[in-house]
Order: sequence, then structure tokens, then C-alpha cells
Amino acid sequence: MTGTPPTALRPQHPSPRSLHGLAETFGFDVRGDIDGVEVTGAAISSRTVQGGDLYVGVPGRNAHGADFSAEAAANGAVAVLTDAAGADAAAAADLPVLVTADPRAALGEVAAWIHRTAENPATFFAVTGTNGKTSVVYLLYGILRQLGVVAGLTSTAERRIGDEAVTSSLTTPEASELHALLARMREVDVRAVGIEVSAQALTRHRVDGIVFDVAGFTNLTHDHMDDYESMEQYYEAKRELFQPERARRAVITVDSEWGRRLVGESRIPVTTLATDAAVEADWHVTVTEEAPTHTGFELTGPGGRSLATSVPLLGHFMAANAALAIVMLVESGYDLDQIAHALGDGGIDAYIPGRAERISGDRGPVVYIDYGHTPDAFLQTLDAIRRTTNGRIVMVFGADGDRDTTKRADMGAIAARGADVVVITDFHPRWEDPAAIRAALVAGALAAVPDRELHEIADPRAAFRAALALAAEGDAILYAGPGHEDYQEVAGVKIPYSARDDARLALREAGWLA
Ligand SMILES: CC(=O)N[C@H]1[C@@H](OP(=O)(O)OP(=O)(O)OC[C@H]2O[C@@H](n3ccc(=O)[nH]c3=O)[C@H](O)[C@@H]2O)O[C@H](CO)[C@@H](O)[C@@H]1O[C@H](C)C(=O)N[C@@H](C)C(=O)N[C@H](CCC(=O)O)C(=O)O
Ligand SMILES: Nc1ncnc2c1ncn2[C@@H]1O[C@H](COP(=O)(O)OP(=O)(O)OP(=O)(O)O)[C@@H](O)[C@H]1O
Repeated sequence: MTGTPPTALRPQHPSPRSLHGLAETFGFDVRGDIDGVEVTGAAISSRTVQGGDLYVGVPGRNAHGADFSAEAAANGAVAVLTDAAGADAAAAADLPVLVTADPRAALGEVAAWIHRTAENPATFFAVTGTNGKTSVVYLLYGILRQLGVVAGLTSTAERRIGDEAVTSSLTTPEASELHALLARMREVDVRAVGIEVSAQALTRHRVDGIVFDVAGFTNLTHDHMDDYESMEQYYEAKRELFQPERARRAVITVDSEWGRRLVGESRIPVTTLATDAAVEADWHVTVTEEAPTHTGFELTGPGGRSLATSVPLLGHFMAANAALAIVMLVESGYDLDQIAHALGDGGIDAYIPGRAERISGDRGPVVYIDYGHTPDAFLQTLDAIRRTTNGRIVMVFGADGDRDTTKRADMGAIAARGADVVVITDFHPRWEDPAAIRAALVAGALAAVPDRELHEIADPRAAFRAALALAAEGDAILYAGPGHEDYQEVAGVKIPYSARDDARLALREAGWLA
């Protein structure tokens, strides 16, 4: 149900709350008459305001949100919450104004109060880490459904309320959207929710007002060095999730040094998980079978408990992701045997859009469309493909413009080391010169493997077709980056482009797909 109107993400029957009560609860200064005013929702963007909303005007990089109060009023806002700098602009819109020092920092608790999140009976799972968040959230969702639980999720790809799905923009919604979404989920009896929590969400208060039942950690590797000054700062942003104000208990993957450090620096009960038998942990996951279509694994835990199952996705890292989801469920109260029974002989039933998604048919090269856009994601996925492919690997990829530029050389190098043929193309150049982005990737690739066969083709459609022409039966093509996305962002414009649809078309043109 892509493109569902935003009302689907809001409670259909909100119970109004008094603005007076809100101002009193949070100690906000009041300007104007608030007697008898009731709010039914909150919005951080004037563009998403609905009738009865409190419009929250926050200062941003480009503008002060309070400057859009008139538009918010026209869309039905009944009051504005802003800071002192925004108060006059908000008052000019002829709405009552609540004033606080940091409205963004207040938003989570305010939205939780309006939507009564504390009374929501669902179990809340949070997943953080550089790679694997979306995957773990979908795996939680899939396993919960196999357990017969009505589940919901929010991820980079989609928000899901039971069977209803809506395409996402941000990985973690703004708090105003998140609490409304949880209220909507409550209306349709969702009993467990997986929430992907980015570092940016923690830094920007997007998950304030929720105490998660279980928080999971996948890994921490090079990314987002545009948003954070160092890996240390990036780590500290993630660490915030593992404190009592935010989560009751944690499951931490301790394969990395960052994970092991996090165990010591969390202030909540922690259960640990490792893929390496030599690493001390409460739970261990061992891969027992690797195939393009699925990965079999065994999970062993305290007291001799164990579970042998499979995940319908490529890669040992997907076994680690699935194991994390299972241990998080155990920590939330499910019995391992109950999970084993629900999974049955068929294993985990989950579909993750655009994560090592195999879009080829029975004939021709195996084609994976992946969302990997970090050095470690490239490394892990190439390794997994190498282990399940007898032929050559052709890798197609580009890099984000206006995002962490420091990872480009590594991305190029890892591709050149792990693939037999490299095709460098445009991803989302945004406002950068696409040729300069490609040049950085080419330089990284050739510095690592000077004689690697390399093609530079700007247009992604042409790049994929070139890769297809270079591959034969038994080979694999990894097209990393676009995943589930349906656009390419060039100079501020989102041009429709689905790598999955276009690659399927190209496979048909080549006669490999019916
Ligand atoms: C850098 C950053 O975090 N930007 C966020 C920020 O935008 P901004 O500061 O540029 O806002 P602005 O344009 O100055 O506008 C100020 C305020 O006026 C409001 N406004 C503006 C115009 C208008 O017509 N009406 C209106 O109400 C805006 O909603 C905003 O609240 O506030 C906006 C409104 O909430 C966010 O949408 C926006 O996220 C942008 C889209 C973004 O790219 N964020 C990235 C950093 C992010 O969060 N990424 C992580 C990725 C994680 C991962 O890859 O793992 C994520 O969780 O998605
Ligand atoms: N556990 C993992 N370890 C390393 N790489 C992984 C892992 N899980 C997935 N990946 C790789 O990272 C890519 C992104 O996976 P996923 O979307 O699940 O991560 P994410 O943390 O949600 O990323 P984003 O926040 O950018 O959406 C996958 O397409 C795959 O290439």
C-alpha cells in the first residue's frame, strides 16, 4: 500500500487532551488564551499538520519552524509550541503559543502525553547499529507473525501496521510522527513493534517519550562521519539507547570491539550474542548452511538451550541478524521452544525489501539488489556471495553525494578486492558533481587493485545493463546501494528510478527472465 495518505499513520479516533493540562504538565509559558483548547495530535512540519494539532516550531538548519505557523494554522493547528526566538512569529499566526527553551527536546514527551504512549500495551523493540537495523526489525516482525502476534514496524524502507505498509522517508520518524503511529497501532491491536533507531534519532530526540522493552545492537562501522566528528562521537550517540531512561534491557552483539565496550557502558541488564565461538557471550550463532536463497544456523544459549533454523536470505550476517531478533524475543519473554515451534521446519518467514534481494530467476546470473552503502556492508555481502558462487562476481555501485565522503575510497577498495569486475555508477549525487564522486570511488578501487577490470558508467540503467552483458550463467551480480528505493536524487530533484524494477526489465530484455 505504498503512497497511503498520512492519515493511515495517525490514530483514527484520538481522544482530545486539554492544552491547559499540557502547559501545566510540562511547565510551558503561555501566550494567548488557551482555555477550552484541545489537541488531538502534534506535528513538527507545517506541511503535515492536521486539524486539532499542536504545531511544534523548532529551529532548523535552514529556517525557524515558527515562521511556518500561519501555514500550520491554515492546515488546522490549534496552538504552537516553540522557543523564545520563535514566539513572536508564532503569535503573528493568531494562535495560542506555548514557549519552552528547547521545543525539539520537549517534543517526544509532549507527543507521548498527547497520544498516551505510556498506556500502550505493546512490547517495544529498538534496534540500532550501523548495518542490519532494518533487517533485524523485519526479522522481528516476521517471527512475531509466525508466533501469531499482530506486529508493527518502522524502518528505513517502510512503516508497517499489521498488514498495512507505507513508504518511509526518515529511518526513524520524528517523535510527533512516531507516537501517532504507535497510537494508530494500538487502535488495530498491534501487540509488538520493532523500531529502527538511527544515531541521528537519538541525537535529535526522535525516540524520546518511549522506554523500550528490549534494545538490540548489531555493529558499529564506518558511516555518518558527516553527522559526527568521529567514530567515538557516533558510538556515544548509539550508547544513549542502552540507558535506563530509554530501555529496560539489552541484547548486544559482541563481535566487534564497540559491542564489547557497550556491554560495560550500558546501565541496563545486558545479554550478549556472538558469531565467533571464541568470543565469550551468553548466546552463540553458528552458520550451518549458506546458499543464495537461505542461510541455516544454530543458536545456542544459557542452560544448553538451542535452536536450529534458517533465514530466507543470503549471508552469515543475516544469520547474526536473525539470531539477534530471536534473542531479543527471548529477552521480552518468549520461550525459545515456543519460537522453535512457531518457525517449524520451514524456518523464518520474512521478506526484507532490497536487502540482498535476489531478483533473478532460474536462468542466467544470480542478481542481488542490495541497500549496502558502507564499507562493511560491501565487505560482508561480497564475502557472502563469494561463498555461494562458483563463477565471477560483477559489482555495480555508486556513493551518496552530500554524505560522508570519507568512506568512498574504502568502498572502492573493498569492491575491487571482493569482486572480479567493478562497474562504478551514479547513486544519489544530490548537489555534488557526480563525476567527482565516481572519481573518488575509481581512485579507491584502483589504489587497492590496480589491474581490476573496472567500468565507469554514469547512468545506472546503462551500468546495470553493462554488468549483465559481462556476466554469464553461474556468475553473480551485486548491485549495491539502491535497495528498496524508488528514486534517484539529483540536484534537489527525486527522479523516479527503481533499481529492482529496472534490473528485472533488463533481465527480461536479455532473455534471462520470463
Ligand atoms: C539534518 C537533519 O536532521 N535535518 C532534519 C531537520 O531539517 P532542517 O533542520 O534542515 O529543517 P529546516 O528546513 O531548517 O526547517 C526547520 C523546521 O521548519 C519546518 N518547516 C520547514 C519548511 C516548511 O515549509 N514548513 C515547516 O514546517 C521543518 O519541518 C523543520 O521542523 O528537521 C526536519 C524536520 O523534522 C527533518 O526532516 C530533517 O531530516 C533530514 C530529512 C535528514 O536527512 N536527516 C538525516 C540526518 C537523518 O536523520 N538520517 C537518519 C539516517 C539514519 C541511517 O542512515 O542509518 C534517519 O534517521 O533517517
Ligand atoms: N549484520 C550486518 N553486518 C554487516 N552488514 C550488514 C548486516 N546486515 C545487513 N548488512 C548490510 O547492510 C545493508 C543495509 O542493511 P539494513 O538496511 O538492514 O541496515 P540498516 O542498519 O537499517 O541501514 P540503514 O540505516 O542505512 O537503513 C544490507 O543491504 C547489507 O548489505
